[in-house]
Amino acid sequence: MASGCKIGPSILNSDLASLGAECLRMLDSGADYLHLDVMDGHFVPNITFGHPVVESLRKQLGQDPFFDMHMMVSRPEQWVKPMAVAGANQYTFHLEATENPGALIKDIRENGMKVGLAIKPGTTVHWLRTQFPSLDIEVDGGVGPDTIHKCAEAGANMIVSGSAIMRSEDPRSVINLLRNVCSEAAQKRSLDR
Ligand SMILES: O=C(CO)[C@H](O)[C@H](O)COP(=O)(O)O
Repeated sequence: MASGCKIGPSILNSDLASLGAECLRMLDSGADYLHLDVMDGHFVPNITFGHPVVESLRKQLGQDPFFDMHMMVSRPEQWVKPMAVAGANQYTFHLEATENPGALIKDIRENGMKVGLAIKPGTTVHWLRTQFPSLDIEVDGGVGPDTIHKCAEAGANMIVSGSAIMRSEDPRSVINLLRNVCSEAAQKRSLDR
């Protein structure tokens, strides 16, 4: 994903009976990418969709939309190939879920996807930020007009937002607001440097 501030609606918060239409509604409202939460009932106590759903969405939406797969699963290694074949663009796995992140990163790249590293709130972010200052930083969970300033000021440039966008009567204006707050904070940081 190119640099800049990007907004990715979390489609788990959509009307799941109309998933394709909901994705189109988000893309038409200006979403930069789509965030898909994959849960296997082990890493987190919930089950959502897997690679067959991704494959169907890819067929319906075409090649353009960027799918960020948030893999909240206990053995992320096993879904790399199926997700790549299904049309995922980014494979975001949890550091807490693997013993060998290096091998997993290599595998994701070899399967043609971008790598995303996710951490739970209790895991320190310090090491990641100091080692890789140029990486995209994505925040997910509870982000909306009331909380975006904190995320933007902390340096996030990829914003996942579920209910705040999906449940709004005007998703386009929420997406624009989130993006503008992030862009302004990024601009301020670069001027302060
Ligand atoms: O990580 C998630 C669920 O575990 C989601 O991306 C979440 O659905 C985001 O929704 P909201 O913005 O309403 O918190």
